[in-house]
Amino acid sequence: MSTINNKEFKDVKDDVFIDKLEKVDTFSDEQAELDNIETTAASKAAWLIAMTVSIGGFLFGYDTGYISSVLVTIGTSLGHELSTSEQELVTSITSGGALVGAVFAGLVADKYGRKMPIYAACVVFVIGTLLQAAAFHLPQFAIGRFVVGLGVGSAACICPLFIAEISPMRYRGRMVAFNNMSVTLGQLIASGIGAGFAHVKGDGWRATVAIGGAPPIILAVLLYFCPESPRQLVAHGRMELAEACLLKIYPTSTTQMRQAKIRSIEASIHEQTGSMADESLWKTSKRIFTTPATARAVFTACAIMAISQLGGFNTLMYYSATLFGLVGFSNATAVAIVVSGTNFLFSIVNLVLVDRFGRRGILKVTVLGMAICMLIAAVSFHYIPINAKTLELTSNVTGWPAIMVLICIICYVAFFSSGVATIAWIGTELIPTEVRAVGTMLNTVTCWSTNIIISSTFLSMMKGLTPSGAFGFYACICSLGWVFVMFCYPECKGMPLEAIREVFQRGFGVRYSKQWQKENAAFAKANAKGNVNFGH
Ligand SMILES: O[C@H]1[C@H](O)[C@@H](O)[C@H](O)[C@@H](O)[C@@H]1O
Repeated sequence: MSTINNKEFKDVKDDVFIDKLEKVDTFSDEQAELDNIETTAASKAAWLIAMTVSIGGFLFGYDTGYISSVLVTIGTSLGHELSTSEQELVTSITSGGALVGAVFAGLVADKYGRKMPIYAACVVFVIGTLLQAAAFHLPQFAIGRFVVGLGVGSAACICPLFIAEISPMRYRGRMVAFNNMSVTLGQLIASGIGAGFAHVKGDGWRATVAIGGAPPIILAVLLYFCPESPRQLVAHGRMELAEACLLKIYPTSTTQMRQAKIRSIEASIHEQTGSMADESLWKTSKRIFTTPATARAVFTACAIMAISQLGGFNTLMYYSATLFGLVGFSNATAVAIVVSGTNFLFSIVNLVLVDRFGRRGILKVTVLGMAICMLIAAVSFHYIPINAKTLELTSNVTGWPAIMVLICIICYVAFFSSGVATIAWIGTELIPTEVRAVGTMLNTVTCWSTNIIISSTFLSMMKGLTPSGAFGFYACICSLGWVFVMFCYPECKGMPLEAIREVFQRGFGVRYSKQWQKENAAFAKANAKGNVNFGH
């Protein structure tokens, strides 16, 4: 494979940026040299590490996925029938725990490395699972849900970040997408197992919960054999280990290439900070908000995350059975599995396409698709005879509008899952190394806080604004999201992590990234063709 074609951008006509561009040309040429390693074959080990870490993603999906079915089957196991507000409590307390878990993970990941918060997540997953499965009272069950949430947040924050850091750049999108596919697989399996136990009265739900205790043990054992992120090792001055790790990921690379990569990582860290490992949280946070380019990068990642959550997907995930019951489908739980099934299938579509068509290219089509689907669903709801105050059908004749709502929801989920669902997590690649852990923490905090807003307001919005109003609202959010993508989201497929910082040095870098992609088209094409290579 050829090396990066780094032709200078002399033909760029924009006078305003010409000065800065010249500086970047120099950087890019050096960068190309330093990143020669990326042109060598990547190893099976890189995929094995990504797959191991993705068990964390699976747990995120499983533990957020089984609650809806457990709520239906739990009956009086906790001493009494759960009231609506108690049900809301045990559902949303996990998102609250996830918020706390993400903050903890983001805070310790620079000092203690990426593996430590994953180990911590494994421990809390097991404790939380045991607390829930053995609960005979509401408080113990709720605490178990919260504790499991700590693990969900930690895994949601660190797994994509760790994977992005160990992946060769040509596979980065796909590897992070693999993690998100594991989330959706966890949700699908949870709803499948939950539906299986739906007719088992009594304590069947305990089995659904307890099954979630096995994967964290497997993850902890396998993680022991994975190296720490090379970027983290360099930041802590452990160069020999960093080189050994790079050799594992790029087995055909030369010593020179590995040394160059280490220099590139080092330069990227030291360009901004003295030593990332010793920097205080306050300094890191200040750096994010006072360095305009870094602030833009973190803002872009968080904005896409907010769009992914505020666009309304999880209302379908958590309330689809209620919703399908409302529009008149008799077997609503079975129809609801269609949502998690579609979500899983299209997360695979994203995995296949994300490094080929790029993040921006995919977002442009799919976020628009989401907006259109929500709009048509909003109009269709208008023709369904629903009493908005009680959220009940006023007549049994629903006909085509109900079918239309179902079709729109399936298409919406397909657009969501093949686009923004995964790309929101790939957003970690936009954040520069020296603030990546804290930046990714902010991204994950954005995820869970917007998640709580959406999941706790859905039913009241349906009542207050009518179903048409609620879905119209999501259509507006998706439309705004699309405008944001068009003007602010740069294309970073195939760029070395250390080079992405250059993008945000010129506004949101949309034009610059387009130019970069054009100039490096041959290289990018070779990358896209570099299909999963298990041969080394
Ligand atoms: O299905 C999940 C969804 O429940 C999460 O909120 C989202 O962050 C994930 O990307 C998606 O795969």
